[in-house]
Amino acid sequence: MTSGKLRVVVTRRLPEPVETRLRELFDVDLNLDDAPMSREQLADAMRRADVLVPTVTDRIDQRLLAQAGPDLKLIANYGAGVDHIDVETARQRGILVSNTPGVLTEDTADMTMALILAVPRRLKEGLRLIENDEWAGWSPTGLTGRRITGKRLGILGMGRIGQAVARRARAFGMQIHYHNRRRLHRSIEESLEATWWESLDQMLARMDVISVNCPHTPATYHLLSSRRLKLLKPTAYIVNTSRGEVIDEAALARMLRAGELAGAGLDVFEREPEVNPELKGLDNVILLPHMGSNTIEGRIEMGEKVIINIKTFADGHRPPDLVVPSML
Ligand SMILES: O=CC(=O)O
Repeated sequence: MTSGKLRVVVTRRLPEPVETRLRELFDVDLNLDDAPMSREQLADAMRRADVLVPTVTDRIDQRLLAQAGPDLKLIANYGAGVDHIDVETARQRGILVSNTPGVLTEDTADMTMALILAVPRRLKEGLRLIENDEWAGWSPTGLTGRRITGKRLGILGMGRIGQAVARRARAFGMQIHYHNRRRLHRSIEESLEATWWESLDQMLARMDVISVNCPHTPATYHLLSSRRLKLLKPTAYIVNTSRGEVIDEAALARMLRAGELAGAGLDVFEREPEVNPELKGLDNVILLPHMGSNTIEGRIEMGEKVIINIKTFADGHRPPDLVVPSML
């Protein structure tokens, strides 16, 4: 670490108040173009920085980490998910990794709920009807959707966001089911009136809506494989606001095209910003550009979290949001 202020390299534009505060506190290099950095630019940033602030669009893998300079001591990710960072290699090299949990829980859960409502109630087709001046007036049989109240919601991954989705879905009268490696504490389960399924396969076969809310890790890659997707009822809907990699996207697209599922609401994809063309053009599929946590309030709070982590580290203490707490 050089003497004086920490040198912080930020890979993308952040909300203005966040950039201003970063400038006040640190010797900061901002990416004023806002284009994702090339591999070369990222490698250069890693060589120069004491602290790197990347986002989900930067793949910080083993090869890149091998090029880190001796000063790089903290990767303070702007975002909750860290599947784009090789955390284990960073740990071996003595580089801390922090993220921004908590502040995007409610916004992401809102977006999840929006999709749980929008797909079964056919909002995409309704919007288009009016935009295209094709609406002939109210009809007893046109654009009939499916009721949400009373239906079974299966939440895959019952962490902060999964639980926030459960609270919302309860208010809409849904029955809450979940699969998680670890069962929730009984009191939380009771307050959510949630049913735990040890077997994901068994849960999938019984749900009306599936919501993916687990992180992407080696253990959850293609957790919803082609085989598991086939366990779903043909009347089931699937919503994903977590990471595209959790679902076998090609298998999902095939099933949606074949009418083997009722519909899907996807905010995340396996190869962003590429979206499998087979998913496009379907009336019962709503596709969003990874905007689950995208509120200005959330974006600023994410920035505040990044700043707190860097500042705490600069003061010689343990950053509060270390991804691997044992790192220090
Ligand atoms: O997807 C966004 C995040 O992980 O924060």
